[in-house]
Amino acid sequence: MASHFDNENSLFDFVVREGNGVKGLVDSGLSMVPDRYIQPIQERIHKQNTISHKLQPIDLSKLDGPNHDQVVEDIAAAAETLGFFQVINHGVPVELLESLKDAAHRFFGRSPAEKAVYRNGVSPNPHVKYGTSFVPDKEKALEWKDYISMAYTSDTDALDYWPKDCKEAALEYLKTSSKMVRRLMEILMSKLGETVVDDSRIDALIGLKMVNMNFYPACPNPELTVGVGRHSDMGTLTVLLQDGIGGLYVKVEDLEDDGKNGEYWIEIPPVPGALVINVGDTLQILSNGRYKSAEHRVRTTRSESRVSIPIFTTPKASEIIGPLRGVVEKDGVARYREFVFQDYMNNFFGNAHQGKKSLDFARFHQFAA
Ligand SMILES: O=C(O)CCC(=O)C(=O)O
Ligand SMILES: [Fe+2]
Repeated sequence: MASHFDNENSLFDFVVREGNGVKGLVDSGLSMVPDRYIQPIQERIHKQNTISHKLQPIDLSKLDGPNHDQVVEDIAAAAETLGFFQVINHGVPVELLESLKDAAHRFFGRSPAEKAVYRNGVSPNPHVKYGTSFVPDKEKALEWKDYISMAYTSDTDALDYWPKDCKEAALEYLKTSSKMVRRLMEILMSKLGETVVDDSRIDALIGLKMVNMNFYPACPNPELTVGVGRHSDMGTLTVLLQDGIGGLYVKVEDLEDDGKNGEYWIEIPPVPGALVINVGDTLQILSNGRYKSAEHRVRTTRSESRVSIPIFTTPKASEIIGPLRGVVEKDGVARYREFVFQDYMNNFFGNAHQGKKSLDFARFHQFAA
């Protein structure tokens, strides 16, 4: 136990309010995680509930060849089942992936004072935010993670306000991945048989982009903690770069009731050069439940720090979101209501991670399952 913290409040102040983060806590010397980080048993990640599964990454360069139709099928099938897949030949240069991971290590290697200038409320730009865990004020057990979050507004703002350690790589990542995100959206929309989703609507559905860098310090008690607790992402599609450490798990919904302890999780293994794609709540809602927003979480490790770098694509805040009309007509029923996306965000960031509960905000009560 970190004996220099007299009580939970002084620990919370040190980690959260003063911006030292989990990294600062670990650097202060720690042989055992503080109580505030110990997860209840049902939230810990138990090896016996995990399956390693070699899911073949999807080669996006094949979209331009004779196997185009098969690749489209594979993308739609992955979005309809696990809600997670990996892609290679995605248009983001492999050397850039390496510089992104280096940039993340550089930023988090800075002193607490240098990072703390980006804390919520004091950051020179509201679109740049450094923090720890997810919503610390609402969480009984904190997540073992620090992050920097950079929402894109313009190139000028990015170059002026994003941290110098990572701004160039993060901006390049955002730009080189945008084409792929758009193409995946076009494919997924067209597989819904949707004729009313024109180009400008697709632009609006992926109109906001945010690059995050997550840092998970090595943890003395990985079995008691989580890096990120069970959650789904709120947006349309997430692009994720992970390093070679591993530890990202996705819940397999179909296997839930086989009697053996309830739930199963598949590890998404690190594949050099690949990016992970996952469906977010917005896409599940738009498709009236056909595409699955995947529940996922991240374990911690004892020996090495891990970084991951997601890009969250979401609708513009003013966009009205609900199941697409053509899909509802075909299904004969709307499983979700319409709402303004800003309200969905407020609800999402107003609560601790709780699996797929975020979707309840949009769900009609009769579809509670
Ligand atoms: O670190 C990871 O692999 C995933 C992180 C994640 O799920 C998130 O930031 O929403
Ligand atoms: Fe996530």
